[in-house]
Amino acid sequence: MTGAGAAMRRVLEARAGVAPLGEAEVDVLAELAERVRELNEAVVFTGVDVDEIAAVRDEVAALTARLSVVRREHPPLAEARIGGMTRQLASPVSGVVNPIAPPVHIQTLPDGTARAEFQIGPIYEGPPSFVHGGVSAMILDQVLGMAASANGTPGMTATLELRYRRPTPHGVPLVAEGKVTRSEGRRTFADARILGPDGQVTVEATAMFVMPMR
Ligand SMILES: CCCCCCCCCC(=O)SCCNC(=O)CCNC(=O)[C@H](O)C(C)(C)COP(=O)(O)OP(=O)(O)OC[C@H]1O[C@@H](n2cnc3c(N)ncnc32)[C@H](O)[C@@H]1OP(=O)(O)O
Repeated sequence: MTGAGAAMRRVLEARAGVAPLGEAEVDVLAELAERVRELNEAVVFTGVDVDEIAAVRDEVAALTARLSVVRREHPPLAEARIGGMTRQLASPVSGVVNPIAPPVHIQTLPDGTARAEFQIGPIYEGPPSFVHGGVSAMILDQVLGMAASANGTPGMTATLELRYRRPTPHGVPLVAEGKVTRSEGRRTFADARILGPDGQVTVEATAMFVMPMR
């Protein structure tokens, strides 16, 4: 036993008294996060000269200082609910207010499938023109976790097995989908996959989630 359940409960209790973000605040933070995603890509791809890079560096540092004048103790984790599921605003995969999230918007369908239509930008590249395998794993872990939650049997990822069948291209429409296959006590098993624009499977994943005991 790892005490993961107790540790998470302590954090959730600490966050319980924190006022949720209003929708207007979520919307403007999501727009800011989108501008920062554009900035991330501009940083990677810029061809401006050294003096201009240094000037932008200083402007970005000034903007960071402005935002940091008031700082929350915890990321906004679960402020709104969609279809009975917690909306993870700051998730590194699907969080609209997290600039490092692609973001991948995952929906759960009535049959329990977790599904996302998304694109991955070039800053997530691994092999030339293809998505980094760790990024695909991160997306599939989240899709699998959402499927486990939608099944009413959430848990922490205990195992995650990946089979990279074909390279996953970036900058094109992709689909990720996953579903629970069975649940035994505290353990839930689920399968997921990423499909390329031609409908062919690029990555398959199988995971086991365990609800922590304590
Ligand atoms: C709407 C919200 C959507 C959220 C989506 C989120 C997706 C992202 C999810 C994550 O990224 S979670 C972060 C990555 N995972 C971790 O950090 C987990 C770290 N590991 C742990 O905290 C613990 O090992 C774990 C909670 C998984 C299990 O600890 P426990 O002490 O609760 O379980 P225990 O050791 O009592 O084992 C329970 C059962 O599971 C089995 N088991 C546990 N871990 C296993 C493992 N790794 N492999 C195989 N079997 C395992 C274990 O044998 C046992 O089987 P039996 O009931 O048959 O005896």
